[in-house]
Amino acid sequence: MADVIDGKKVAEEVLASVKEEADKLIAETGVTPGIAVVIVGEDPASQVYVNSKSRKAKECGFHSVKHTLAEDTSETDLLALIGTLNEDPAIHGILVQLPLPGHIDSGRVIQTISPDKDVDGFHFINVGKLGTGETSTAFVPCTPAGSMLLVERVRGRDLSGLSAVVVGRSNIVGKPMANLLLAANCTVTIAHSRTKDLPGLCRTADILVAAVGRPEMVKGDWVKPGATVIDVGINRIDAPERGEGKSRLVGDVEFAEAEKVAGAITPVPGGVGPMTIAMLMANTLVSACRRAGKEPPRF
Ligand SMILES: NC(=O)C1=CN([C@@H]2O[C@H](COP(=O)(O)OP(=O)(O)OC[C@H]3O[C@@H](n4cnc5c(N)ncnc54)[C@H](OP(=O)(O)O)[C@@H]3O)[C@@H](O)[C@H]2O)C=CC1
Ligand SMILES: Nc1nc(=O)c2c([nH]1)NC[C@@H]1CN(c3ccc(C(=O)N[C@@H](CCC(=O)O)C(=O)O)cc3)C=[N+]21
Repeated sequence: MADVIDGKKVAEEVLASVKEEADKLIAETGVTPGIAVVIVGEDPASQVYVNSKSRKAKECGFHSVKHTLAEDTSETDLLALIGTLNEDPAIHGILVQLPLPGHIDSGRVIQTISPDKDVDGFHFINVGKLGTGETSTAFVPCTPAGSMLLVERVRGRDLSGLSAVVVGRSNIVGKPMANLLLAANCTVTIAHSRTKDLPGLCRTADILVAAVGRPEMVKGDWVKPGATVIDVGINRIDAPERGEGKSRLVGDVEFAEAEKVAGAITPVPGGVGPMTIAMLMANTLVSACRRAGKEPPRF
């Protein structure tokens, strides 16, 4: 049976260290890390994540502001708000919750965020820095950064020669994850919806990352014995066994079967999800340190 990687616990450790470093920064420089979270519309699932981000920010001792804009807010108004936050010296991190409503060009919104405050790591400058290995001045996207910390807990920091398969090629998860694994000396393959023989490819992976958005698509017999399995997927499915109208969260990996084969595996919930929020706080702290001219800690 695999070790189940406790992402919630690792996330709490990261948050404790963020808080400690934030206290130091405040005491030494008077700079309080500040984060602004912007959400457009009232999608309940998104509200849950955004509230959880605001709560964790306060627990870390950050200055935290939340802007909830109406579903029909114009792109111009959203861009103007980002402009104001870019100029606000009390704000070191800006996160615009995705997805945005269809009438707003999310690419344009992301590229309007100042790269120095882009704690999601989605701006071209930060994407380019990650791609060229400038990780000491980049912001690395939170979900891949958190996933890497979990991989390192199991395998150590140097992953030389291990074969890694990332299923999914989004700009938010799959591509940056592949870049981080490559930087850690893995031999990386990125799979997607046009990949041939996905089960066979997955069976070659010492490190298997599933970021697909399809409930339990990666089957237990796709997992190489002893592999480290990182399940990024968050899928809400109906759970009539829990009662009428109830739902539950599952990942992109068939956990019950994969657990029998893997060396280590992340659960859903309680795996990558909590790490994402912890890394958002870590990135915001790093941003505040840079602004204060202080060497940021490494997580
Ligand atoms: N834990 C966390 O903090 C976070 C979790 N997530 C979750 O991670 C998952 C992925 O998110 P995201 O990357 O944004 O999703 P996207 O929908 O942007 O990307 C999904 C990727 O999976 C690929 N894919 C889809 N179907 C198949 C298939 N049948 N076989 C192989 N590949 C397939 C797509 O391929 P193609 O490019 O060919 O279409 C695409 O590259 C979702 O469940 C999301 O909720 C996301 C962000 C944070
Ligand atoms: N600009 C932007 N940045 C993001 O990082 C971003 C985003 N937009 N849009 C949505 C996705 C999704 N995402 C999650 C964060 C935490 C959990 C999380 O904490 N999940 C808990 C469960 C929470 C629950 O019970 O619903 C867990 O897995 O244990 C999940 C998903 C960040 N995202």
